Parts: sequence; structure tokens; C-alpha cells
Amino acid sequence: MIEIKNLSKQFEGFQAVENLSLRIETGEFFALLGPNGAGKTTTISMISTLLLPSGGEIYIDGERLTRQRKDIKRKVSVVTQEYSMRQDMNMDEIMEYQGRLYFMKRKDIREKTEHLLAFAGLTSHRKKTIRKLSGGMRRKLMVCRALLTEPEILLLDEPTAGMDALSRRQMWNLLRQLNEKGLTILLTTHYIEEAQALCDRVALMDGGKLEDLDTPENLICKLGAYAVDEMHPDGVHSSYFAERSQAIAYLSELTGNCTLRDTTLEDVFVEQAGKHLTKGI
Ligand SMILES: Nc1ncnc2c1ncn2[C@@H]1O[C@H](COP(=O)(O)OP(=O)(O)OP(=O)(O)O)[C@@H](O)[C@H]1O
Repeated sequence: MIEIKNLSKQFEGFQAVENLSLRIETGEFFALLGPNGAGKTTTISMISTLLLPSGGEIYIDGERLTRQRKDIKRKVSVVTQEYSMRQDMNMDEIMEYQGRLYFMKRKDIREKTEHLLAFAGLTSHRKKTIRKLSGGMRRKLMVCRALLTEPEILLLDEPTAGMDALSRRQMWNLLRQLNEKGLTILLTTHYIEEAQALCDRVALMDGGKLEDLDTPENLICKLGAYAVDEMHPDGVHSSYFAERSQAIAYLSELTGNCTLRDTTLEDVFVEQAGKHLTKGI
């Protein structure tokens, strides 16, 4: 369980995260969503202790997280946005290097590497050096590396950024299976359908602050489960309704090109962060 209390981060006077409080339950699959610069990466970096908070606290299973508490830090692994791996190493070497950093026994490293690479479908590529791997393979390897120390919590900063649709689905399946085995997962993503497909709950951030936090279904219901899109020369204008009958009544009054559809989490995101994203352009 991760508990964040009044967490803040300032960079030279700039408030990147402001008074953030939230709680992620053990075994939950949780997403931080928000426009560019919302403070998602900064939040993940503080939970992984890469960054120190300017204020507030983080608790893991009820214990205060600090850089000195190696026992608590070990419960948390992070997959960052950058490929932080030596280009000239192959997969086995990357895993061995990571295991040695954590003083794991060689036999343990070998056994777990075997299992993790097979689980991620990477075994046949294990002797390729990092520079010869595709972006999707590298990200999967980063997940394997993060899992080597058997964390209870996995933090992923945009785990499928730049992946093609097939690789993204493979990563989703991998993460789903890990979560089903009990791993608590916190991810940031710009692919809203990713959060809708995977996550139990979603936190919407903007300008360093928490704007809303709920299940995707509840966030959609709050906006209105039915959407009517009207095509205008400047783009699409969407209106939201709780009841299908209301949406149909509204639609019947319209004369232009318009459609009725189910509201998605992306609609919730666009409405929240409307000033940052413009639909239809
Ligand atoms: N080291 C730093 N020094 C100064 N400002 C920073 C630093 N790191 C982040 N920021 C600023 O803090 C704000 C939040 O950044 P952060 O990377 O957490 O946002 P984000 O929600 O992850 O954005 P994105 O979706 O673009 O990855 C941004 O305005 C960013 O410019």
C-alpha cells in the first residue's frame, strides 16, 4: 500500500507537485493521468526516491519512505521513461548486473532471469545487445529488470510510449498478469485507453494538483455515460448525458452532422485538461 500525504515538489521556486494526497491499495492497478507537465513523472520519481520531496510524506505499507530505508525501498521498483541500460550488454548481462547491484546470489539471478525472460517472451533475444533490440523489447526488458528483486510495487513511467499497437497489447497482457499475481502497479500514460483498459482507479492531475480520483467507470458516469458529437468547422463539440434517452432527445433537435456514442475516459481527460488539448484539430 502506498500512502501519499501532502506531497510537494518545488524546482527553483516552481511548484511541480502541490499538496498531493492519495492512497493506492495493495494489489491495485492505478494510473496517474494528466497533460504534459502535470507532475506525474515528478510524483513517480519521489515514490522511487530518485527525487526528494520538498514537503509531505510517502508511506509504504504504513512505514515512512526515506532514501535511508533500504528495506522499504526494496519493495518498490521503477521503470523510467529513459532507456537506462548499457548499449553493449545483452539481456543476460543486464539482468546479472542488476542482480549483483542488489547482492543477489548468482544462482538466484540465473533462475529468475530464466523465468522473467520467458514470461516476457524475450528468451530467444537474450543474447542480443541492447542496441540491437527494438524499443518494445527494451521496455519489456526494463520491466524484467525491475522485477528481478521481486518488488511488491512496480512504478512505470509511460511504459508503452512509442510502441506499436501489437507491442502495446503485449505489454498490457504482461502487466495484467503481474497484477493478477498480486503486484501493485502505478503507471503514468498518455494513452488514455491504456488506463481505461488496465486500471482499477485513475488519478487526474493538472498543474501539480490532484483534480479527481476514481474508477474509470465512475469518472465516465460523473461526466455522463452518453456523448453526442457535433461536427463544426472548428472541430468536434461533445455534449454529455447521464441517460441515453436524454442524449437521443438532444440529438433529435440537431440538424448538422452528429453522432451518439458511449463516453470514454479520454472524454473525461479532455474535459479536465481541455485548455491543453483541442479535439478535432
Ligand atoms: N529537474 C527539473 N527542474 C525544473 N523543473 C522541472 C524539473 N523536472 C520537472 N520540472 C517541471 O515540473 C513540471 C512537472 O514535470 P513532470 O515531468 O512531472 O510532468 P509530467 O506530468 O510527467 O509531464 P509529461 O506528461 O510531459 O511527461 C513541468 O513543468 C516540468 O518542466
